[in-house]
Amino acid sequence: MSGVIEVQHPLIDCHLTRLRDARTPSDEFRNLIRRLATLLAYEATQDLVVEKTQVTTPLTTTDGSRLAERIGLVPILRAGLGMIDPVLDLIPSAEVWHLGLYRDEATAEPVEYYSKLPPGRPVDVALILDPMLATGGSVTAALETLKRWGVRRVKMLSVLAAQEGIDNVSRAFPDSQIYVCRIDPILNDSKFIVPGLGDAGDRIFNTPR
Ligand SMILES: O=P(O)(O)OC[C@H]1O[C@H](OP(=O)(O)OP(=O)(O)O)[C@H](O)[C@@H]1O
Ligand SMILES: O=c1cc[nH]c(=O)[nH]1
Ligand SMILES: [Mg+2]
Repeated sequence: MSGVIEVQHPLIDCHLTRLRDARTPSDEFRNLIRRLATLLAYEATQDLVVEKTQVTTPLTTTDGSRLAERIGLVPILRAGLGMIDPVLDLIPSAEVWHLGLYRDEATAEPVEYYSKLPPGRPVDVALILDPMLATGGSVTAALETLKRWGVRRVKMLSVLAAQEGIDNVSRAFPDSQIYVCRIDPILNDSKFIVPGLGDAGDRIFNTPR
């Protein structure tokens, strides 16, 4: 499947409302990000490949399944760190490969400051984790890095996106799969999502500026 999937769920609507609220404190903000990441990951992992196995219960032996592919979680620092644990809870065998990117405040262009992907042996499926997709510059940089590593299937999991950023990523990577909780209509002059939720990294890590 390729394209943009805006995941529909009443719990997403409720959690997103609290997440947007400027009065929501950091500890609750982090919990909301976790819940939304779980709901996104449930949707984004529907097509993971499993193989048959046998399992012995206390009573008998029966058919079962186990993952048949290597899954990599690729959180974009900092804000993506808030999404790792809930997705790892769902996929305990996943590898975690961090990418350090920040947006230059003047240009809104992504600047890479950490990447340690090993040469060769790419994962089969990469899940990029970042709660915010604004201009799309950061995820485009991440997609380019993962393509150079040789990853064939990449899914982006983002809580909130701007339509402009979605359009930019879809143009640069027509085969991209983007799972979002909500697409907001506007980027302001500082390239922040409106209505949005502010700076996700600062709200997760309680670093007001
Ligand atoms: O789509 P874009 O226009 O590239 O914007 C989205 C990026 O901006 C934010 O990171 P930020 O630069 O604030 O870094 P931080 O997570 O360290 O706060 C966010 O977490 C994304 O990585
Ligand atoms: O609105 C925005 C845009 C980029 N990064 C954020 O954290 N928020
Ligand atoms: Mg930030």
